[in-house]
Amino acid sequence: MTIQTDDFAPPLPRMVSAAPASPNEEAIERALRPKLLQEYVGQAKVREQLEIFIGAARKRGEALDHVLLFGPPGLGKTTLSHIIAAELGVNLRQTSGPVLEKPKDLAALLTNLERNDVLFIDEIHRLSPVVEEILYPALEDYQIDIMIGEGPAARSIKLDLQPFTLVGATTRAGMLTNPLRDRFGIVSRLEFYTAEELARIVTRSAGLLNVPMDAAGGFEIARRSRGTPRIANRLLRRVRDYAEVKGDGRITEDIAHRALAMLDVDPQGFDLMDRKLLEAVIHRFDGGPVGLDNIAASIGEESGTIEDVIEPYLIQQGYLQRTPRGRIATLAAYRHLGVAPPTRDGDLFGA
Ligand SMILES: Nc1ncnc2c1ncn2[C@@H]1O[C@H](COP(=O)(O)OP(=O)(O)OP(=O)(O)O)[C@@H](O)[C@H]1O
Ligand SMILES: [Mg+2]
Repeated sequence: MTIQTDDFAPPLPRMVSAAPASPNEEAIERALRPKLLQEYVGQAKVREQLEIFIGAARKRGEALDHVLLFGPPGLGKTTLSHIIAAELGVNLRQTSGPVLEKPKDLAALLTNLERNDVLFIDEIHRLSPVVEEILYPALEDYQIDIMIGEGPAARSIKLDLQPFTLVGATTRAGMLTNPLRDRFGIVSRLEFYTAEELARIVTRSAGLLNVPMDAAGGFEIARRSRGTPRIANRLLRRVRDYAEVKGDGRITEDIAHRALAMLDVDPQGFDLMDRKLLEAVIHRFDGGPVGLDNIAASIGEESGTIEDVIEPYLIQQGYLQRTPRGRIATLAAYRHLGVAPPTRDGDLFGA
């Protein structure tokens, strides 16, 4: 076999970072993306809702209501937007908040939409205010106002658009302006996946990639994937490399275990940044409560990244608590790091 140089590139800083690592990885992701709702694993509630709303829109021959998808990176927002278009049987036009610099960029996209098409705007929280302004009447009345000419001769004309569906994706629903958020009829929050769901995803991906893998091997990868399909698929590929070099190519529990240990992915799926954060809260801030900005300064990471990427999983798993006074490390966090929790009277874990 040939070993591509990037296959054994240093896995750090974030082997389990939830963002796509390279254009190469994005291409692989596209190949692994489920195409229909039926193949989309997990997110039962979101799937059920969409099934009904899409079915109804199709039956009436109308555009689906605008959809906002939010949740941490790698949970399947882009995947779902493609599925929505496919299930509706319409075209998907794709863009993102930071790419749309001027109102005319968005106007050009909108006026090119065909009846009931899907317009997918990724990172919709990063739309500039002037572009967002154009979007409001488009979403509400399928109309846009454009300015023609300049100075005193400038006038605005209204253009009619085809009915369409906006699918917006964001990791930061809190950063959307209220008027924008209010214009979405369907708001879906994606949740972290269970190990069982991730095991199904890994098994499906192994099949597509022709990687021999037994159930226990798949489960071992799933369990350590931080609740995130993107990470599960990435770890699968790294474990495959390990199996080909150190074993007979088959992914077993033992191979997965050894490969993931080598990659520094711990049994909870936490990586260096997760551990760094927990260590900072425990050792430098006495377990908290500590404010986000202090944590950020302490571990050298942006507070936005902590809030959107690192913290949600730690909170969901019960290692960190968010309180009005700041973040607090839980007993589980102390245990995980092998540190004795404080026992003073009146303390969080006292008595
Ligand atoms: N429910 C799912 N079932 C199977 N595979 C999934 C599912 N969700 C995501 N995936 C896989 O995980 C990868 C990442 O998903 P996707 O790109 O849709 O995440 P995202 O939420 O858009 O992330 P980002 O916030 O970084 O844009 C996809 O390539 C896809 O193969
Ligand atoms: Mg995406």
